[in-house]
Amino acid sequence: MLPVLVFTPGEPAGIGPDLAVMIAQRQWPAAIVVCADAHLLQQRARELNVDLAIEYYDGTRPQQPSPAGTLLVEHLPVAEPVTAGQLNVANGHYVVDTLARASKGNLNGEFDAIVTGPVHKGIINDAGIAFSGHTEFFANLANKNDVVMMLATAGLRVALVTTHIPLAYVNKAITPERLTQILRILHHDLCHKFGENNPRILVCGLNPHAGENGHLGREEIDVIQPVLEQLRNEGMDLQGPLPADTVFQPKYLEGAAAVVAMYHDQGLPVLKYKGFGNAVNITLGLPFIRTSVDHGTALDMAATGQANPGSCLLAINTAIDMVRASHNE
Ligand SMILES: NC(=O)c1ccc[n+]([C@@H]2O[C@H](COP(=O)([O-])OP(=O)(O)OC[C@H]3O[C@@H](n4cnc5c(N)ncnc54)[C@H](O)[C@@H]3O)[C@@H](O)[C@H]2O)c1
Ligand SMILES: N[C@H](C(=O)O)[C@H](O)COP(=O)(O)O
Repeated sequence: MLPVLVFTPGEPAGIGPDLAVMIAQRQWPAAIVVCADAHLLQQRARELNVDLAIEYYDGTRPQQPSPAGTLLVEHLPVAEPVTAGQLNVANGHYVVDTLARASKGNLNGEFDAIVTGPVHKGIINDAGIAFSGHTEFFANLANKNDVVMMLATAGLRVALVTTHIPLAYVNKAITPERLTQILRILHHDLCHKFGENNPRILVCGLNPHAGENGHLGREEIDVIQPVLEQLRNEGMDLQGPLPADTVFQPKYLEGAAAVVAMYHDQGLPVLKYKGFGNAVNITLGLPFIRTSVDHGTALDMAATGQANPGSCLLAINTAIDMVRASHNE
């Protein structure tokens, strides 16, 4: 089968449109529909001095891989003209519209997976739309309370218990129910989507030194340990709660399928230090396949020709692999 992916370039003033232009330079073993403003993409191609042909997407026809140099585009218009590097609140709704269109096409089976470029969370909120990230946005559209944000690079996967919330709310958000769900989804998908057999999962504590037996915080004793014990009894290979400052050593990571961090900046700095530009963000627990770049809008890089497409290419290749795996190819 030919995977049909939808790619959302995200923030129009950032490097997302550059990434779309770069995607078009290759021949892919998939049809890739770019959900964006076609004129913006042509404008960005001109700014990058790259030839780009646009073909308009027609969902009623069978899809084919586009030849190199051509982008298949589901055209959604920006509200106002785009200047690379300059955020414009008037285009906040456009970004969310592209995500909603792509998500709808995944939920109804039109597309096999969604690959997202970077959005600017701040400007979307400035436009009056409450938005904390793609992960939460897609979870909401799919009516899922708990999904898992997992970033992966060669030799390391990091999954998060909490995602885009203020640090002040993190401890309250780490409930037994949430932690149990995150670990169940992660364990299931490591087995069924990533080919791991009885995966070992390393679970960080929340507090310094995993709470130092309750002297530096009680979440490890009150929440994390009981959940791990219960899930171990169900057969999961879980280690922890482990001090987050020392768990990222080869001797612990060797043989481990993933590390679970309690919050965003406990785990992602390590992952991005190891693999920025060569990492992929995968949402687990959605009713469709979703991968994404590991970086943000990089406004300073837009239309300069300096944006590194590595993570975007990995996100597309990962989505293609996941689609094929889901069809047992
Ligand atoms: N996938 C996403 O949608 C996503 C991911 C992370 C951050 N963001 C958002 O992006 C916005 C900007 O965030 P930030 O400044 O913290 O992070 P950023 O990733 O946009 O930029 C951090 C630094 O890395 C550089 N950089 C990033 N991607 C690059 C690439 N592909 N090639 C070369 N250099 C690159 C930038 O130039 C900058 O110096 C924020 O609104 C943030 O929420 C979105
Ligand atoms: N937390 C992600 C990162 O640091 O790369 C990023 O903000 C994107 O998250 P979403 O895929 O939920 O937008």
